Amino acid sequence: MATLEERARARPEAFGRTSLIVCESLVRIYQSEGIEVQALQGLDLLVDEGELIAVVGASGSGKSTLLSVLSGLDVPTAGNVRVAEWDLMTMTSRERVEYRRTTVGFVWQQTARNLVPYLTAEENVELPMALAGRPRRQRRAEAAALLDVLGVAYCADRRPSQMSGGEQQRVAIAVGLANSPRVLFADEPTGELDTATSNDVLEAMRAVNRDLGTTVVVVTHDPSVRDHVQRTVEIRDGRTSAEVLRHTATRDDGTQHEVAEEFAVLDRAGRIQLPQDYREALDLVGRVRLTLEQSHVAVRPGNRPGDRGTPGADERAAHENHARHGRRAR
Ligand SMILES: Nc1ncnc2c1ncn2[C@@H]1O[C@H](COP(=O)(O)OP(=O)(O)OP(=O)(O)O)[C@@H](O)[C@H]1O
Repeated sequence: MATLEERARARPEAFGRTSLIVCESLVRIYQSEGIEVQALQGLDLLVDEGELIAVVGASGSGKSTLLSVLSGLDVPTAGNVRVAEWDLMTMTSRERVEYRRTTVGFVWQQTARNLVPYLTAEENVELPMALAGRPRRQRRAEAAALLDVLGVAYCADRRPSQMSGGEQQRVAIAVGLANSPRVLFADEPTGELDTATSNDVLEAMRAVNRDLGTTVVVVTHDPSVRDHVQRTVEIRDGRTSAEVLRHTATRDDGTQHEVAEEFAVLDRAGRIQLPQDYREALDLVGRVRLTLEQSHVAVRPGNRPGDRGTPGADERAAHENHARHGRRAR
């Protein structure tokens, strides 16, 4: 009995209990003309309240599928997914509407999907507020305040066709924030913009996160977004495979600089994805040798007959490869 109690006490806390967004072992399988496509293959992701993160990945890696799930438009085949108090696996269609109206806001890549063309910027921001039944005077004041935070107050009376792409996206962010959501999801928000304008839009997201405290998740194939966020999560083959964390460090002389550290993600089942360039550099295919060292786990080629994985030689090869390719350690 005492042992059972001890075990119960020692049980780890529920996965992501304190996080705002929890994706646990998410699987999404599509059937297309008799062929099964596994868009999400056991994806784990935790996002805390107040974070600003980017989810990046190549085309087909599963980003849009993840966003459809998180936005309540699609239900995964298996796994658990929660945003704030909403369990997205078991939600009714009525709750889904409520969730989309109150808890999350969206910015899409296509500006036409974000803004009604015949309404002014201010009217566009007021529209979701009106749908939520908020009084007219309050709508006016809040729409004006949001356009101000996004730096586009001067566009209040303009229609989308009278604004630049960057201005339209900043107004779109204001629309996404109209009903004070807990999370703002942005799907390729800079996809149709040039680099300088993209930077303005991403900085606007940063301002929203900093000044309004809204949690922001930007989904994109553009790796340069990582320069604008604290955490970048990389999706590969339907799973989170790597993360880049940025923070400010102080040099010996007291000056500050930005540091970006890259980590591989170990999922809940203990799986890790080795980057393709690492696999190619050491010809790691099929079976590999894993050894537990005092401070690390070593992975060595193990598929060659008679190869007993001599650590010294392999480590030297790895160092030489690093030196040759100038890669960062993960
Ligand atoms: N409705 C669907 N029916 C069948 N297969 C689908 C469907 N939606 C997505 N897929 C497949 O699932 C995989 C993941 O697609 P997804 O759109 O999530 O990737 P993505 O990372 O967003 O790509 P992109 O950046 O090109 O939009 C792909 O192989 C895609 O072909």
